[in-house]
Amino acid sequence: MITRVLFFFLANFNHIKQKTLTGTDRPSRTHLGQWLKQKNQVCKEFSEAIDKDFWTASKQFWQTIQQLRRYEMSLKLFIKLSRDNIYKEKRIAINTMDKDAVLIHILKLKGVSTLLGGDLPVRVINENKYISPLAAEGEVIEENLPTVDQAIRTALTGENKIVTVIGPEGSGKTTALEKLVVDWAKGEHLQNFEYVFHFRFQDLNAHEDVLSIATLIQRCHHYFPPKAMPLVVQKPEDVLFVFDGLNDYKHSLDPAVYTLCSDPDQAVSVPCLLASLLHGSLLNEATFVVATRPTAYLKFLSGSQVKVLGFLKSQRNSYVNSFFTDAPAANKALMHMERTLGFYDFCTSPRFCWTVCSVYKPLTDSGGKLPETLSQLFVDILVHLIQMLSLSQADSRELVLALGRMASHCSTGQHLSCTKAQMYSFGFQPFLTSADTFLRREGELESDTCVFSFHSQLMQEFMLALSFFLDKSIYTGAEKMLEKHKDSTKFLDLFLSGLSEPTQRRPLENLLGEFNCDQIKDFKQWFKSSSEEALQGYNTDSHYRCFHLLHQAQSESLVKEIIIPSARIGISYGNLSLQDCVAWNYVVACLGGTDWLNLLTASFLSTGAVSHLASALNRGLTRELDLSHSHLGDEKFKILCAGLRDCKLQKLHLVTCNLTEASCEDLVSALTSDTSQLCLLEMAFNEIGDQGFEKLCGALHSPHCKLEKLQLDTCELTEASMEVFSAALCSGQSQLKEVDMKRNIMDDSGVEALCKALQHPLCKLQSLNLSMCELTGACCSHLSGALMSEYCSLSELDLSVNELGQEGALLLCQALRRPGCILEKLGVEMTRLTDACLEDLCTAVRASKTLKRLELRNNSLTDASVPALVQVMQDSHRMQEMK
Ligand SMILES: Nc1ncnc2c1ncn2[C@@H]1O[C@H](COP(=O)(O)OP(=O)(O)OP(=O)(O)O)[C@@H](O)[C@H]1O
Repeated sequence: MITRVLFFFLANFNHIKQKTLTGTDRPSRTHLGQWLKQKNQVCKEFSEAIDKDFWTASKQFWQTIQQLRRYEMSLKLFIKLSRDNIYKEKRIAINTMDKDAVLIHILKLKGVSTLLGGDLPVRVINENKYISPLAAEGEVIEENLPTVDQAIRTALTGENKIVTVIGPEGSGKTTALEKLVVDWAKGEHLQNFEYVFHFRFQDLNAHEDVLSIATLIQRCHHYFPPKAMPLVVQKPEDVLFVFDGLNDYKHSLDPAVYTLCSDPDQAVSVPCLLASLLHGSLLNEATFVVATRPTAYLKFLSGSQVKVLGFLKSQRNSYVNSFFTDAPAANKALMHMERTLGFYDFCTSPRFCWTVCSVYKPLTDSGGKLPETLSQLFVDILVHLIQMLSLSQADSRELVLALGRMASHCSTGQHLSCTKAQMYSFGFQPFLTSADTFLRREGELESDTCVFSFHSQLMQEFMLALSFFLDKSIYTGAEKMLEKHKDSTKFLDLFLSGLSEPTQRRPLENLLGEFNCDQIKDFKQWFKSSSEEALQGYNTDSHYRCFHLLHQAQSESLVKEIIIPSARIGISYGNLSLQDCVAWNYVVACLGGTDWLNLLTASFLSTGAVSHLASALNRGLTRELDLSHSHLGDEKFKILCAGLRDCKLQKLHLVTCNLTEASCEDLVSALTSDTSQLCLLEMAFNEIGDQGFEKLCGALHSPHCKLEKLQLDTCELTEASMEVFSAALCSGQSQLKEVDMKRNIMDDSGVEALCKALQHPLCKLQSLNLSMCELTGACCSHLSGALMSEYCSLSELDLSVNELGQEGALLLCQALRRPGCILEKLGVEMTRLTDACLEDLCTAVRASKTLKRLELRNNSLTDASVPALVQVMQDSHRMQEMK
């Protein structure tokens, strides 16, 4: 015992010695030498006493201890004096703040890391786990976003004296602000400021007395020497105030509420001090960084704003990789997270990423199954938290119900936090000491002013959903509950749907006891009737919501029960967000595919949405896909093609999809895959050009390519690619029957090349549209030759809006008269025909054995030609239409 006590003191001595040698509190070498000598003497005396006899030793021991204590105290005093000297020296020498002290102050561990609350910002910074979230200034631009740190620093170099950092819960504001101060204290950034003071609005709420700015600074930054205060006041332009958590502030920021002060020595209330600082009456030249969630206070803050976007995919990538030390495990976790959750906005929250990784880690280590949906994730989280408390089943259920009442209170009254008294009224009293496991706490647990809130809106909604199934007395029915919380919840119905399925709720039932079966039945009835109504209608948002609920439930049988044949699914599913795509993909996969998928009105499909679409096509039975006007672009089209290579698609509409030559290669690989069934391809209004088209022609040589109809309206084609096209048509493999090439600058030479194919025995082309292709009468001799060929299978030809003229018309008439010509439909609208060609035209129509439709509008034919044309129509039993 005696020896243990002695060791304790010796250890303490060593600790002090260590501090004096390495810390900032460094005494002089002489003093340290004296102290060591005295310590050795004490130890010697002590061991001698022990050697004599125990009782003397005991007496000697106490003397020794007293001596040791005296030395210790004197040493501590010395350290304090020497520290004050250092401050003084520093002040005199460089007139600046002690940055080491700032570092110690900011990096002091406050609070604990929890699964829902996140890893402590200090730990994130200390352990080099900081990954800078992205930010946006003004409008969000997708590329080259600055990091939050860069954005704040840039904003601080401008004229603005206030930079407001705005971001949702858990987006990394606190961590970014602490990093800002740490970087400054380490001398890395913002060295134009001599003084940086970090405050939390939450702490500022607690000051109820009147005080001057100097006293406030001193109170919150004990290390700041009072004598340096005049410098802060004299040169406010050297001062940066960092205020965190404006949304936690309990007072007004409205300048009209206060008599703003300008005298730094004047003692006023803290709210008045803060309003005076932020409205520029006090320390007018000082600079401020204020962080907040979106709040009504923002209207009182001038200056520039930095919007925290959080972690986008690449930051999540880095985060997960730094969380998991093992690269394959990190990769697995990341892929899973992106597939199952990456499409939700809240994944940009670093706090959410921490929670997800903390759930994934033990599961990946133990080879467990990772949660597939948001509901499953929250079931896993809650199971983990409850297990940590080792409560009985009854107590666990009580705890969850208390949290459910709290969630209901916060949601209905839009309360952000609850007082201790309120928590008691929810039945939380027995679980108060476990509050930190589930909730965010402000204030000491023992204090009556302590308040509690949920770490995230998601957890709040999950608890609300869970309590619905546990206690029938809380809500009479799902519909009423959803109605009651409709303005304050986003995921409530999703969680209800997830929890209503037996496999998903089982882990919770094992801990909390069975869910109330009446409540489950009630929810299912509501889901069935509301989705039946939604799916009969045309409101696509209601369709998507229904798919989301089905996705959360993860039950194939439920999908088949809800999506009955009369459901109008597939109606113009445009503007699909990534989430919608995932849910839709799930439903399609469960149904085994639908016959057609129309995304006609889609104006924007994100990359992720396209990859989900590709995988849906790949696994499904969809026969027709319309992505027209989706401005897809080559990059996303490449992703889509992965799904096109092995699918049942027969018709693909890609009008105005911003595709270029680059997409044609991918398209070729889809068209030539041995399972390809694509027979219609619409590519109108894409700048694929000759080079792209030549690549596409390569597919026509493949025996796997089933293409029969090709639409190339306005695709920037010229005569340059027509030889290659012609060769493809004659290859014997091409199944092409209809080609629309209108509005391409083909010229007569292009038609000449095409005509070689038209008279080839292996060419199967039956319909050709060459309107608006800048043709003249010169191409008609080739066309006429082709039409008269015994191998020509063309039955429809549109040459409208070309300068064919008299000469061209006569050549075409020659062909029509020949018995071998099988043309049924001829379009020569606006081709400069005159009355002079009337006689030949009428003869040709009469002689033709096949012609049924003739388009003559907008030519220079006068009234004089009308009787002859009417007569032709009357004489011919084949002619069906002449315009
Ligand atoms: N840059 C970062 N790098 C790594 N982890 C981070 C980062 N930022 C935040 N985190 C993690 O997310 C948690 C929450 O972050 P933080 O408290 O900074 O968010 P916040 O925006 O201030 O949230 P709130 O609005 O709820 O106060 C941190 O505790 C930490 O675990």
